[in-house]
Amino acid sequence: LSSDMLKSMDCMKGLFMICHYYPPCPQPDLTIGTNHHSDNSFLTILLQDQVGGLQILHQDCWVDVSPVPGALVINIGDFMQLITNDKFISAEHRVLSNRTETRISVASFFTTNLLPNSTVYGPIKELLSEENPPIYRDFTLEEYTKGYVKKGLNGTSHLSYLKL
Ligand SMILES: O=C(O)CCC(=O)C(=O)O
Ligand SMILES: [Fe+2]
Repeated sequence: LSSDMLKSMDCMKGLFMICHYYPPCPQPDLTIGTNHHSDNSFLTILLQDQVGGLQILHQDCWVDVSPVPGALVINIGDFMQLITNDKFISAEHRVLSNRTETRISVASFFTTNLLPNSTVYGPIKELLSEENPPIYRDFTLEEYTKGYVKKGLNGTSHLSYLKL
């Protein structure tokens, strides 16, 4: 691929941030901080405080992403998975509630044009071959964004709707 391929596709053109405030919960086992999901961004950069609670799904097990002072967490998002035809897989994650401590995190989502429009995306053609046929069909940004919002954070991937 040419070195400016992702830039020319506007993959990092849009940025939005979500600041999370998780109050303590006396019965953390009865609830969840953020439900199981993968981000619909291209790439997410996450700053978390020292409380912990972020977990990533690895080989069907939830694994703690323990806070490292000064470190940022980089998550691959669904959009990267789609355009690379599963060469890079988006990270499934969730956040547990904490019994006694307040947790704060800041997630920066790098994405395409923020306004859902009619631009068509799909697996990058140069990555496809007979051995590596497309897994996903082409889609518009509007379709992509609407599909994600409609599904909600319920642990299922909206990528399955775009599978061929
Ligand atoms: O609070 C966190 O550490 C993660 C939040 C998150 O997954 C998200 O905003 O997509
Ligand atoms: Fe997330």
